[in-house]
Amino acid sequence: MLEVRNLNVSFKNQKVLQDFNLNIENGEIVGILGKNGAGKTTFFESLYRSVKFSGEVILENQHLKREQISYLETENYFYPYITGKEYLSYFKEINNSKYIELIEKFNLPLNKFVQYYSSGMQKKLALIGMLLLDKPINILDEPFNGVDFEGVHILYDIIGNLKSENKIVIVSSHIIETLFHTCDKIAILQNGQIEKIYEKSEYEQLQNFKF
Ligand SMILES: Nc1ncnc2c1ncn2[C@@H]1O[C@H](COP(=O)(O)OP(=O)(O)OP(=O)(O)O)[C@@H](O)[C@H]1O
Repeated sequence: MLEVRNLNVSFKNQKVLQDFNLNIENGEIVGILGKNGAGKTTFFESLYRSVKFSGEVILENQHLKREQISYLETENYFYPYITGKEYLSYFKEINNSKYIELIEKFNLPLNKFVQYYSSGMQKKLALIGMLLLDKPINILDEPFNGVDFEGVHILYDIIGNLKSENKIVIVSSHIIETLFHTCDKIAILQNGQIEKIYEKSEYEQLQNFKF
């Protein structure tokens, strides 16, 4: 289980997260919903320890380490003169069975230079790299941005697979329907805290949710 206790993050005088608490069970997919600037990315960066915070982040009774996280950021940057295949070879050897399975699923032109990929193809490439890392905590910050209809369904499938592997998945999205499809719970981030957690049976209440 992942336990986030009394997380506080400030930038200069601005308190972005304030006594933020959240528990996530293994094999659980949690959506984080919050307006622009609510602190979603700041929360992810705290888990990843790339911002200064106070509070505790515990995984299986031990402090969470960066090496236990796979983090797909909203924007993905690539060196343009590298092929998809070269990029992925940094994550795992190319004859590994997981590599082959993912390549077949995503059907990307791996011998092309990344600079010729569309933004959706780049997103898929970054996602494959992230999945190859095979970590217990998987953070997906706006994974649906720029991904086509087929890609969205591949993402649903991938997130479902992560769940079946008992991994923790944390997803943020502005497209609330994508969270309904993927998440076991949806946590509302407002005023620097998780103000409410909606279970699947309560999603109907979120249909017309406005901040
Ligand atoms: N490195 C930083 N320095 C100063 N302020 C920051 C920094 N990072 C984030 N902030 C501020 O913290 C607040 C929360 O930002 P954050 O990016 O976490 O929000 P978000 O919920 O991910 O927003 P969005 O939906 O727009 O991506 C914003 O007011 C932002 O300006």
